[in-house]
Amino acid sequence: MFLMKDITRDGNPVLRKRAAKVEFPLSAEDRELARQLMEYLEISQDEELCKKYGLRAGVGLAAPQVGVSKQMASVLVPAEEEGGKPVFKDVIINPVIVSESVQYGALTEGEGCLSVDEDVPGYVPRHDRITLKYTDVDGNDHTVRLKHYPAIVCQHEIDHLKGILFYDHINKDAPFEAPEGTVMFS
Ligand SMILES: O=CN(O)C[C@@H](CC1CCCC1)C(=O)N1NCCC[C@H]1C(=O)Nc1ccccn1
Ligand code: NI
Repeated sequence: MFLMKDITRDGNPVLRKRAAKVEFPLSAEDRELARQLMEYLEISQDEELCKKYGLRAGVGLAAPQVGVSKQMASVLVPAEEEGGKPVFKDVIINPVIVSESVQYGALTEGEGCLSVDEDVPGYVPRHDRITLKYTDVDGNDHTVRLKHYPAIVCQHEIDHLKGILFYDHINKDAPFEAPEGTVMFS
């Protein structure tokens, strides 16, 4: 399983590369990578296990963050209510955003990243709604429409596959200004 020591930190060039497309059918190695990327999120979102392994809880983890420059990321957006079905859970492979709202969305508390140890304050404007196409580990194609938080999470992960980090989007001159009409939410 992945531990914090396995997570690449800002400054590692792998975080600034464009990741390579993943070939199907998945190699055993890529299947194991997908499993471990999701396993990290599941363990990190279990309070006891998170503490036991000294993890930072996460809702997404992209392959470049474990040093693998491949277009693969796990996303696990937990249910709003305890014990409910996750809002979105899958390993997205070769993801493409095929359409996006003109309207922006941003988290009121800004964003962080498991690969960025220091806080970087400021709004991270993203598209509030997206249509995402991706392939899952079994080779099935999916087209999903996401909005608000799950859309933010997937855009954060897809950025990692393009060598983009969240703070690249923060307005240096006015970090807490967001474009007109941005939907703010936490
Ligand atoms: O690329 C992927 N990453 O860098 C992990 C990031 C991804 C999210 C950041 C903003 C949108 C996607 C992540 O999850 N975090 N960022 C750093 C510390 C907090 C943590 C987080 O938001 N945790 C969380 C939230 C709700 C429920 C459970 N855990
Ligand atoms: Ni990140």
